[in-house]
Amino acid sequence: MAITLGPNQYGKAEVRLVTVTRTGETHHLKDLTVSTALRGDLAATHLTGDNSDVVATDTQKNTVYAFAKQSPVGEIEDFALRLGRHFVSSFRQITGARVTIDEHGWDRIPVDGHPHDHAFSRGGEEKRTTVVTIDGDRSWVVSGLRDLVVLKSAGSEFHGFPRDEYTTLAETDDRILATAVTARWRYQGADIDWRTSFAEIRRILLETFATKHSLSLQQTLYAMGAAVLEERTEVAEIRLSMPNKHHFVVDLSPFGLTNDNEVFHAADRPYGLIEGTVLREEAEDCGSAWQ
Ligand SMILES: O=c1[nH]c(=O)c2[nH]c(=O)[nH]c2[nH]1
Repeated sequence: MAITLGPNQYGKAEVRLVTVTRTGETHHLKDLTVSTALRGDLAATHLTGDNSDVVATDTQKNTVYAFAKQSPVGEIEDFALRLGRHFVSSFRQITGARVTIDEHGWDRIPVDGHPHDHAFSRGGEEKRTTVVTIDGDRSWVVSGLRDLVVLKSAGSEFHGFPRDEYTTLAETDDRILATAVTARWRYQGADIDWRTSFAEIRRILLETFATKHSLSLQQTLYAMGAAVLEERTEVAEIRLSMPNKHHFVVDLSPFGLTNDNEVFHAADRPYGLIEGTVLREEAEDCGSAWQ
């Protein structure tokens, strides 16, 4: 039986990078988790341990920190593109790179009604994300967000599903709908105002969740993705992953009490996991953007 080396990549995972930029007395924070992964002709190290083509993961980490000093980090997509292109253009054997960045938010602490110059509080669990893939002289940008937790206490129904001997779920025309949105969207074209695009897509996702009357989380997912594609021409495709954070109406009848959708048990597991892609029918080749 012949054995051979299959696809491989290697890099430094989860480099924690915080930068402080000063404008006078005012400090600006960037708090990122950066992962780099390089691809190319790396057979020698795998097959014989010859490391002459291995750009050490320690070097990759150092490059992240040095680049953060040499010019402003800016938008995570630009920083990831700079890093990825550097590795591919600097080393003959490196033909591709994948740079993944999560951005953690910080809010200024209000003091006497004014945002403080250099004191911050963590802006919740939500993260802005990007994955940049470089393959030779081609590049793809897949950006997104994670852990955007949302809930609506009206405007959600779930009924009409098939019943068999294992079905116990009651039909409902009034339930809580809650989820933690993970969204990733693939950009088409270049010259994108990453910051505005992110803010607009996030707004569209939230507004659609709020306003779309829901007959299933699946319907809500599709509506959210379709609304992004309708409004944002720079997006070719969007993938959504939305856990159904079930809120069960507590049976208060043992206590002689009624429960008119007022008291819920917020279950954490198991949860329904609703996932889907919404794309343009004429979507062009996306190369290795997702793999
Ligand atoms: O919006 C929903 N979609 C489902 O597929 C499902 N299944 C379930 O038990 N509850 C729900 N809710």
